[in-house]
Amino acid sequence: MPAKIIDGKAFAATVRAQVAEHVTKLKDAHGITPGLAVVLVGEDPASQVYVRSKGKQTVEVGMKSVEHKLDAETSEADLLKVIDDLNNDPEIHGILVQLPLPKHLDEDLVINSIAPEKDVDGFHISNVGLLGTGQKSMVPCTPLGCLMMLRDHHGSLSGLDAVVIGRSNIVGKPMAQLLLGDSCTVTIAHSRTKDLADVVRRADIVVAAVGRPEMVPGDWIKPGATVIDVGINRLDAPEKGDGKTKLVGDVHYESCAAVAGAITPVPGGVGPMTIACLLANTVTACCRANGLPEPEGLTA
Ligand SMILES: NC(=O)C1=CN([C@@H]2O[C@H](COP(=O)(O)OP(=O)(O)OC[C@H]3O[C@@H](n4cnc5c(N)ncnc54)[C@H](OP(=O)(O)O)[C@@H]3O)[C@@H](O)[C@H]2O)C=CC1
Ligand SMILES: Nc1nc(=O)c2c([nH]1)NC[C@@H]1CN(c3ccc(C(=O)N[C@@H](CCC(=O)O)C(=O)O)cc3)C=[N+]21
Repeated sequence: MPAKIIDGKAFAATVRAQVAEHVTKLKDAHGITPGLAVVLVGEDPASQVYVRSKGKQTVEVGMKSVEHKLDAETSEADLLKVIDDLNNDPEIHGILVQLPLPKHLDEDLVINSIAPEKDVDGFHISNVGLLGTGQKSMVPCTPLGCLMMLRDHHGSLSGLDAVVIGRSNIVGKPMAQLLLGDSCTVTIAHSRTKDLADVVRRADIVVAAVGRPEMVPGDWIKPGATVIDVGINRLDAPEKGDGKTKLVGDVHYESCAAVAGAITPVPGGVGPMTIACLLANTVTACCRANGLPEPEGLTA
């Protein structure tokens, strides 16, 4: 039987609808509008597209959207000043600094200068520590979106074997923490893993977050397993015309879909869920800042 396609685009729309409903409540009952600030340093065209679509969706769910575009040569001190102002701005409940930053800026220092309760990316060391110890935190958007789709598909994840390929701080590690939190038996694989194929073949759940186009072939997938493809790789697509490109994930979609029980496509899988979870985290942060009940089902 061919795999069920997990429609991240449709799922993200339902998450955004829940967010919009909660925003309306906050406005009507309390006169509060959640605000999200996105800080972009430099002119990376891919990042600009992503920032634009975040801004548009933020406004669509009724929230305030602020964008700070700083030039690529911005000094660390100037960037920290922008973040400090946002930390102290009562109308801003969520702050996202688009990564990667230009080389002359210390990413850890910059991220850790964001007020943890406004850190809607969940990258601040306080949030990382809270997640690791199972306490209430801001949960990184991409892993949170993956978790929502997995829970929706499986119901309970308890006891399932999960393999996360990739150990980055922004995807692989927090993904593994969330799966562990849902009582999966978790393996984290990376570039030094011996016999990755064998490791992946044991998994009921495979999350690929590698950054290598179509690296995971179908014959690594246990029949019926769930495959979550985090990868976003833009490749040249001369077959579509001169200078055209296409997006592919980190798994080889056709061969994996032939054996998997369920699979997320690229585009239209994890990506849209990431943005929806960013909006969800912003509403959650706003509720926490105001001592109000949080929306249900939008956090881990
Ligand atoms: N859909 C979305 O919303 C998002 C998508 N992404 C995409 O997800 C992918 C991963 O992103 P990110 O985590 O930031 O990437 P990083 O480059 O930070 O991490 C990649 C990880 O993959 C591991 N790796 C590299 N090569 C291999 C290999 N041959 N075999 C096994 N493991 C390998 C690396 O191992 P080691 O640590 O040993 O070097 C590393 O842990 C990218 O395609 C990115 O574009 C990222 C964020 C959000
Ligand atoms: N501080 C920070 N937080 C992030 O969460 C963050 C970041 N920096 N830097 C870059 C990565 C990447 N990322 C994506 C989110 C959505 C899509 C997305 O919506 N993708 C669409 C396709 C979009 C297209 O066509 O280009 C899809 O997969 O369907 C992609 C990539 C978040 N990131």
